[in-house]
Amino acid sequence: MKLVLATGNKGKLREFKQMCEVEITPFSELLGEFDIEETGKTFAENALIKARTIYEKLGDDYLVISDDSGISLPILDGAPGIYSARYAQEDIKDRAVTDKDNLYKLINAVKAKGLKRTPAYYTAAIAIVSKYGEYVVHGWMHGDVIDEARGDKGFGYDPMFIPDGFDKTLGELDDEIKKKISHRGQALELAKPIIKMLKDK
Ligand SMILES: O=c1[nH]c(=O)c2ncn([C@@H]3O[C@H](COP(=O)(O)OP(=O)(O)OP(=O)(O)O)[C@@H](O)[C@H]3O)c2[nH]1
Ligand SMILES: [Mg+2]
Repeated sequence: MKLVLATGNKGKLREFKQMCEVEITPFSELLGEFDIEETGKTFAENALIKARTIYEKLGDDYLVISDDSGISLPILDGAPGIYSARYAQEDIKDRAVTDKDNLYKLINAVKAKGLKRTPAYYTAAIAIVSKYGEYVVHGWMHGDVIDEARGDKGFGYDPMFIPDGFDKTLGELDDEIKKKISHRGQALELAKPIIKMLKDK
């Protein structure tokens, strides 16, 4: 069974390719690019929606995995959470929101609370859908966010996120470090044995 990743996010694709030992194809190579509406109320629901949509189009010969993820700040009652990719969209009417729009909106939200640094965590839900059934696993990464962007590695909110145990942002730290500690890396460690079991069936 061919392994397909149901994401349109280039940063996620790069990280999955770095972390997976088996070949992984983005869905756009097989089906072209299109948006999948994320109507779920949780990371798990949205991950399943994305993986099921692609699996239903490709059929039984494929094993489809997806990632729904985001950053949450306790000081903002868990926002932006599942809305991380769409956080600044309500302020921008005439074009699609970018990672930078979202990053600076969150920096401004931290500043508006009068804070320079505050706890935050990333969540990733990875869904696996195949003819043998559906699975969802989760991973988390805890740390702090700061009131400025530092470094240009990673993607999204990484330039403002300092993982626990480090004194630099994920924008400044090596990809190798993010791979070991990230929400996506943790979830993928749980997903890998399931993927292997399904591929060998
Ligand atoms: O700095 C970051 N480092 C990360 O490691 C990370 N993981 C998630 N995020 C943020 O959360 C949204 C996910 O939303 P999301 O799961 O719907 O993905 P997406 O819409 O970008 O792509 P798709 O997979 O849905 O096609 C992303 O856009 C990012 O803003 C991250 N930001
Ligand atoms: Mg999305």
